[in-house]
Amino acid sequence: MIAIAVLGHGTVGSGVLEVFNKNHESIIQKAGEDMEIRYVLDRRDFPDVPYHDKFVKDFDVILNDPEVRVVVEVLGGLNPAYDFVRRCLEAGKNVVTSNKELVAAKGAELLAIAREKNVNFLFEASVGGGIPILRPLSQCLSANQIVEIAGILNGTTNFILTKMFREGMAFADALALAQQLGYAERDPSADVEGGDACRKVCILASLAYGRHVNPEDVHTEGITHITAEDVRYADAWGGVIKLIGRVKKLEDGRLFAMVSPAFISRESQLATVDDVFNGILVRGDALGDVVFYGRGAGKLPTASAVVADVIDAVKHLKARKYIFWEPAKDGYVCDYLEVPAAMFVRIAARNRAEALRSVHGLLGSVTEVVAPGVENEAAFITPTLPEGEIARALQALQALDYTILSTIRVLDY
Ligand SMILES: NC(=O)C1=CN([C@@H]2O[C@H](COP(=O)(O)OP(=O)(O)OC[C@H]3O[C@@H](n4cnc5c(N)ncnc54)[C@H](OP(=O)(O)O)[C@@H]3O)[C@@H](O)[C@H]2O)C=CC1
Ligand SMILES: N[C@@H](CC=O)C(=O)O
Repeated sequence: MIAIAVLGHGTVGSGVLEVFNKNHESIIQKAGEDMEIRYVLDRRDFPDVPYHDKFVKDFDVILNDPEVRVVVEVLGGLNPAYDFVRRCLEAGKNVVTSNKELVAAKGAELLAIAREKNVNFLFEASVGGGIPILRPLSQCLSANQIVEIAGILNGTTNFILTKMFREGMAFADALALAQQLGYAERDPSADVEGGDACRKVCILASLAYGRHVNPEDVHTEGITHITAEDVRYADAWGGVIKLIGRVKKLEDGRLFAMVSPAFISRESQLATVDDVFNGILVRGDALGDVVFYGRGAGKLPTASAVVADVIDAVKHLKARKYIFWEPAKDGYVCDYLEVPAAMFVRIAARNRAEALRSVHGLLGSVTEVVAPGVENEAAFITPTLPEGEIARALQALQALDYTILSTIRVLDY
């Protein structure tokens, strides 16, 4: 009998218990071993659940039980999750986690401990919720050089954008609904300011290219400044606005990585990814493009990925699954200002023709975008130029007394 402990009984933890109990027969059949969830650690009591007798408050009870071979960490946050996970791995226990903050910050170190102790450290649910993405990336696509990864990686912001711009819901109401549905992080600014998608980009980049990428090195913008006018312009241009996380290997071996809102053409495979769904495009040199699509957050979808990792860990108790990446290195992620981009720009302007003449003088030939009913401003898409050049031209425009109302990247996926 393999004993399992679950740290955290919130949205994901309670989902893990639900899926494990509901599908117990088929789960043990697939794992090839009998398994039980012996402990659930949480600071609260849950007297009404049928497994109320499994709750403990003292982590050492779990750490000191030699029959606990797999520990599921679904507490969230860095502390005490990092301390608990490190001590479990050092004690020779396998660990499964959905905690992207932990993996993005400490992945290289925890994978090194797992390798040294010959145990599994698995984190499929940390990217894309219930979507299988990390296992396909490290196994099914392993014959490819990964050219690029780009996608909608945060369910909460995609849900908010969909509710706001399809149903006219206010930002705060859409966020409150996402929180109620269990999609948002404990601190939802991580969702709306792009930090959660950034952590996922870091995990994808680390796994795809074999070296740890720190969130601090990835330029990150969220969705809080996106307005209804921006969406009207996107619509007039022929597209939608999505929060896109991306990473690409450059010819000189460095990486380019970024999280930002972007105009995406209606023809793009990512344009129709709505609500809590995520869509992740992986471009391999042999395969070409493959897109992974599904529910990116929520109790049962996330639990589905966590429990699958538990099964995988139990199947690989003797021969651990080989996942590893090198520690981070200074200068590995390039400055985003070096990289070419096309930018949608709105400026306040009473005289549109005059404003566009100034813009042409600074940026060359731009494409004007007109949104029906939006007045006293000019909007255009810049040519594809290094972002630093665009930024300097926009500064020069401000020096001519034009106010920049918004800048949104235009991407072609
Ligand atoms: N929700 C989702 O859709 C997804 C979440 N994730 C990740 O999974 C992890 C868990 O998320 P989620 O389930 O939503 O979070 P919740 O906040 O719903 O659950 C966390 C649970 O752990 C408890 N807890 C936290 N710290 C401690 C502690 N030190 N000691 C004892 N109990 C503790 C919390 O108690 P209390 O509430 O009293 O603080 C809560 O019951 C996070 O890393 C999240 O980013 C990943 C993919 C999807
Ligand atoms: N808050 C996250 C949860 C899943 O990772 C999201 O909304 O995507």
